[in-house]
Formats: sequence, C-alpha cells, structure tokens
Amino acid sequence: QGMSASRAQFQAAATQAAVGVEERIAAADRLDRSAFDEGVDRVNPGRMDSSGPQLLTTATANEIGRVGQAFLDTARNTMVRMSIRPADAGREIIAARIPPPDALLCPFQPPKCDPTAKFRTMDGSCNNVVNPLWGRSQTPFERLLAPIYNDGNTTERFTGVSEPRAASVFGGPLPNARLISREFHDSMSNPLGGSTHLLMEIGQFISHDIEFQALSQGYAGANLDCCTRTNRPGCFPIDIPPNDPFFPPNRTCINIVRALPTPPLDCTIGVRQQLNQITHYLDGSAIYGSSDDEIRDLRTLTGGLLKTSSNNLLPTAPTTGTGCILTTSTRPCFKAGDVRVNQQPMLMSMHTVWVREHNRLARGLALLNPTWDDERLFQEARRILGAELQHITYNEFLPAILGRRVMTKYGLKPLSNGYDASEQPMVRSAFATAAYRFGHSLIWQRVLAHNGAIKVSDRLLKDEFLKPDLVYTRGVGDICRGLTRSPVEKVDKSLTEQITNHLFERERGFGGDLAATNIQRGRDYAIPGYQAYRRLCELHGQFSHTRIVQRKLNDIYRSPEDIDLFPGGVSEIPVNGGKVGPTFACLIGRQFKSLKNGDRFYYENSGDTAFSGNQLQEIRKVTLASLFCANTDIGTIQPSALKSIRRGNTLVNCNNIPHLDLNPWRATGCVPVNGGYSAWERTRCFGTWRIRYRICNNPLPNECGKSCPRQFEIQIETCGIRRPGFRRGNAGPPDVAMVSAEVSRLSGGRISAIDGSLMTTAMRGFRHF
Ligand code: HEM
Ligand SMILES: [Ca+2]
Repeated sequence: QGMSASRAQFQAAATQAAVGVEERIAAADRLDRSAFDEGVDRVNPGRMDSSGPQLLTTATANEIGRVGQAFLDTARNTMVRMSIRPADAGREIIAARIPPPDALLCPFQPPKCDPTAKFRTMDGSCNNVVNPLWGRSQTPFERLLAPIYNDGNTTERFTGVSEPRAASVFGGPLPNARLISREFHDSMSNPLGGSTHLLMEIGQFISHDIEFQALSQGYAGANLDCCTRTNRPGCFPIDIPPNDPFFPPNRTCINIVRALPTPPLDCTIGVRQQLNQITHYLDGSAIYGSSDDEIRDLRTLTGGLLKTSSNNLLPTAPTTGTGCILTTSTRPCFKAGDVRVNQQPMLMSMHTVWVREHNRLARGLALLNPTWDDERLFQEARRILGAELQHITYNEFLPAILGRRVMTKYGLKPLSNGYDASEQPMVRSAFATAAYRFGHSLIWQRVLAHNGAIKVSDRLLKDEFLKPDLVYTRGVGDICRGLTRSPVEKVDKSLTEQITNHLFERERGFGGDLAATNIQRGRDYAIPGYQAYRRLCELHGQFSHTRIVQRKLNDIYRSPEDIDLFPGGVSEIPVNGGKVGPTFACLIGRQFKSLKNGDRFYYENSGDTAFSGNQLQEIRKVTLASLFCANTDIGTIQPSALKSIRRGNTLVNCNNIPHLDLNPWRATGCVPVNGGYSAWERTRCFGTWRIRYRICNNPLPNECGKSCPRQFEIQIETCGIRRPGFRRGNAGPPDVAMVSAEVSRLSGGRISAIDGSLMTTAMRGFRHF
C-alpha cells in the first residue's frame, strides 16, 4: 500500500517534472551554438586530445542522447519536487521504477522478429526473441554495480543521478586523473616474453566489435572544446596539475567530453546511462557495421562480396562526414564496419584481412553453390566469418589473457555449455571503461612492417596515428608480419608514452593521455571504485598487488575505497597462465561468458541456427595464422601467431597451416527428397488414356546435389496397358485441351498448356519440362 502510494506520487511528480524539459534542453543547445558560432567548438579541430575524433558519434546516437538528456532532466526535477536530497536521488529513483511520463518518448521500441531466421540481423535485434532489444546497437551499456554519481558532491555509496564520481570517501576531491597517470602509470617498457604484438591488435579489434561509446558533440556535430568552454553539460575536462613533467606550461587542460546520456533500455526514469553505438554481440559488426544502412554502403551487391579498393585494400572514405578528418595524409583513409578503423595502421590491416576473408568465403561458396544469389552468399559468408571470429576469440585470444583456470571457471572453453535466453549479452560499463582497457597496457611503442627478410618500417606509434600511409606503402602483409614479430608489453601499471603523452598528437605538447582518459571515463560513467569490484568478485581480503604497487596506490589515494578501477586492476599481479590480474580476469571472464551464453547465434550452439558437425570441424581449424595465410602474402608464419617464434612454434610454410575447407557448405538449406523426384504417379483414366508423371521436389533443379534435370516429367499411356504409346484400335486419341488442363493442374501451374505435337511426343515416350 505505502509502496504504491509513493509510486503514484513519484509518477505525478515526474509528469510535472517533464513539463518544459524541451525549453531547458534548448537553452543548453544555445550555449553550444554560441561556442560553435564563435569558433570555439569546431567540426575539424586542430587538436584532438584523448578521445580522438568525437565526430564519430552517429546521428542516431545524438538523437537518443537528446532524449537521454530529457529523461535526466526529468529525473533531477522529480527529486526536487519530491524534496529528496541529491545524495539520495540515485537510490530512490532506481527503486521507484517510474515509467516515463507521456511527454517523453521512449527511443527503445521492440521490433517484430522472425524467430526462424537463420541469420543475425545487422543491428543485433531479435537475437533474443523474448527481449529483442538485448544487445542491439544504439542501446545502453548494462551495469554490474549501481553507479556513484556525485550530485551534490556527496560521498555516499548510492548517490545522485548524473554528475561524475568526484569525491573521496573522506570528503574532498578524488586525485586528479592526469596526476594519477603521471605518478602511477609510468612509461617503462616491460616486454612480455613469449607473446607478440598481435595479442594487442586482436584484442583491440574484438573491443571494436562489441563496444563503442557515444560521446557528446557540439552544435552541428562539432567537437566540444571543453578546455575553452568548460561549464557545459557535455564537458568533463582534466586540469593538468602544475609542473607536469611533459606538457608545456601553456597547456593546462586535457579535453575530455562526457559520454552521451541515454534512458535505460526499459525507459524508466532513472540515473544517467551510457550508449553503445554498435552491436554488443561478438558478431563481426566491425566488418559489417551495426545497421542496415551501414552494410548497404559496404557491399558490392554482386556475388555476396564486400567492396574493396585497388590492391584489395578497404574501400576508401570521403574526407568529410565519415569521421575521416585527416589533415596530414595525402592518401585517402578507409571505410569499414567500424568508423574507428583509421586510428592506426595495425588496426587498418586487421580490418582489411577480415574483409578479404569475407570475400574469399563468398567466392568459395559461389563455386560450390552456383544457384545462390548475392544475398544468400553474403549472409552465409557473414555467418561463417562470425563463427571464425568467435572461435579465434574463445580458442586463441581469451586463453592467453585469462589462463586455463579462469577459462574453465566461466565456462569459456570451446564445447562448454550452451545458449541461455535469460543471460543478458550487454556490455557492462566496468568492462568497457576499465577492465577491457587492460589492452592499453599491452601497447608497444613502435609499429613494425616486415617483409620476411628485414624490417621495412619501424616507427613510433605516435607518427602513425590516424594515418593510412603505411598500409599503402608497405601493404597489409608486411604489417601483419610485423605484428607477429613484434613484442607486446606486460599488462602492468606502465603504459607507453605514445598513448600517455602523445595520443593523437599533432602539435608537440598537445597530445592526449589515455591513462588519464580511462580514469576520467570511469568517473564519467560513475562506476564504483576498485574495491567494490574486488568485493563483487569475492577477492576482498586478499592481496593482488606487489608491495611496491600497493604503496604507490596508498600514496596517491586517501582511501583504498577511492582507488579507480582502471589503475587498481591493470596493476595487479597476473593470474596463473594469464596476462591480467584476478579482478580484471573476473570482469572479463563474466563479460565473455554473457557474450557467449547470451548469443543465440554463438557458433557452437545447437538448435535451429546450428552449424553441422562437419562444418564445425572446419571452423575449429581456423586460427589467426590461417587467417593471415589465406588473406595476405605472408607466406610463412608461426602456427600460434599470438606467441613469438621459438622452438615448438617455428615459422612454417602457409601450406602446412590447417585451414577451413568449405566443402561442408555445399548446397545447404534444402531437404533432399528421394533422389530429387517424387515417385511416378498416374492420373485416373480419361476414356482409354491417362497421364503418368513425376515432379521434382527440390526448390531448384540440382539443389542438394541430387540430379533432377527438369521440374516435371509426363508420359501419356493407355489405360490397362502399362507401356508407353497409344494403342491403335482403341477409342480415339486424347483431347489436347483436356490433357493441357490436367498437366497444368498436376504441375502446379508450372506448365500452362501443351499443344498437339507435344502431346504426340508424350504419347511416344517421356516428355520433360
Ligand atoms: C594503438 C592502440 C590503441 C589506441 C590508440 C587506443 C585508443 C583508445 C581511445 C582514444 C579510446 C577512447 C577513450 C575514451 O574517450 O574513453 C579507447 C577506448 C577503448 N579502448 Fe583502446 N586503444 C588502443 C588499443 C586498445 C586495446 C589493445 C584494447 C583492448 C585489448 C582497447 C580497449 C579499449 C576499450 C574497451 C575502449 C572503450 C571503447 C568504448 O566503449 O568506446 N584499446 N581506446
Ligand atoms: Ca558487435
């Protein structure tokens, strides 16, 4: 009773709170408009700082962001009307579960699904047929723990609705993110013996398949300049503390914009959430895009192929309107299923290899199944490629990162457990903002291209950001070979200076800092601190840091409860056989468990969407080594490409690398029927004659490998005498019109009429149509 009364009150307050929300948002827009008009925010800024080109936020995301802003505004206003302290607002509003007032339109409307569809949708909807929006592109990240927004600057566990986590549990501000970066995340190079830089690149590629946060933009898609105009809803810049060892004195700020707000998926009035612009599923969206519009642009629409440019490179992108904002390169940048493709050449190469793999599969399928049209070839190739990507992730990549014990604990090994429709596939915000950014510690400072005999290019990463040149000059093969012959860094607190001082640098001293960005981003999402996740993972009471690291963290943070998740997690001692510590192993393990068990199309699943046993056997042969062999001129490679060349993993000729054989994909998708034809049948007698006939049961002649040269065969025979021909002496020949009508009926309309001469041949023997 009490509960429902207060819900009604909440509902009434929310309805009132939503009044005038459009005007309030318009006022914020005017601020951005003036920043744009005055040349502060620019579409093509000279400096890019940490987040890179924010231009990459899609129009769809921007629209949802506006609605999100309206929801947030309503939430805040509701709390004021209910006289609830900002400090309690978050907890109260989550508990109240208020449906949106009529004034606010929910941007998440479930689509109609075809539950029998064999292929994934492009946007990931309808994967879960009961909750068709789960995992769709342009839906919110999910959370493991309730956020700690610091509205009103309080320090309690469950707090406000929107302002970043900013306060220490002892009161006062958290340590500055740049300060933590430079004091804690030093730039020592600690190579990880035995592994290659490919471990970094495939890790990044996987992240670009499952998550891409929408960031705030200014007027007309301009990049917000939060260092010049600070106090705006989309701004969350980092002040650079004085005496920075690297940045010059005239640089005082790192430009960070906030992630766009979105309503939660159920559109209750609640706390700020963040938006994932791509499909949460590991489904090849980095290759195909996350919407019907994107894929339309990437396909040739013949033979199931994806577009390429000369030398079998990715298709090129126009310089404007695509997130391609290069000013330094003379060569065009690339277009792919994920717009971040142009970030650096190792990533561009990885994208290229996958597009080539798709086209290789489509061509192979076309040879085996000449009757398949463009759409069928495209979807079947996409389905195989998605399986290959999942197999590489769960069979090669994750075991290297997590070690055998963690793989077993979360059921991540191939062949362990199946689809669970109640498992939410969505990417969790702690994973997106911290745990899976462990990969930033893997980054080696150089980009190598290798031609098999010698290094043909060996430059600092900062000189390759946002430039496709190396791909054009050295080619994808040399860059892939470079990846399998470069070292990778240990996962530890050290991150290369290439990303902590020089990220996207175009003017010396004005690069971004990815470590500081990660910390600031965690606060933007208001994920709780490191200790909260230790408790979630049942690791509290144990120590996972060396004493030196522990002491450093104690020096920087006033309370252990204040420690941000990224620095706390990335600096842990790795688990046995893995590369990350127990907290990140737990968060990564849980995420990939839900991406597996929550994906109806996961490649090992049985049921309607299953691959056959023979097909699975072929998919299980796929490795990064076979992928590179099949799609580049690499020629030789070590079989475990994530591991460096050494005894037991020496270079072998690509001919000796097992590879996927497409034969099990010959003529799938139809049920072979009795040799293709039905049994012979006879009509009743019409006078002294009747028709003998059989029908091809295949969807098309020759489908399923069964011979069925024609659709329909007839013969006209005399009643009582079972042999061809019309016996002289009986009552006259059959009536042409009657036979015609009968044949038309029997053939299901496929043969509309036969004339006299056809009838004569049918009387002499078989007549095929
Ligand atoms: C040269 C290599 C890389 C560069 C330059 C790079 C750069 C960046 C940048 C600029 C962001 C956006 C930061 C923000 O504003 O919040 C980001 C996000 C991210 N990075 Fe990296 N990164 C690299 C490699 C990796 C690797 C190897 C991994 C994982 C194995 C990784 C995982 C992530 C994740 C999970 C995000 C969040 C993505 C999102 O939700 O939008 N990155 N990275
Ligand atoms: Ca995806």
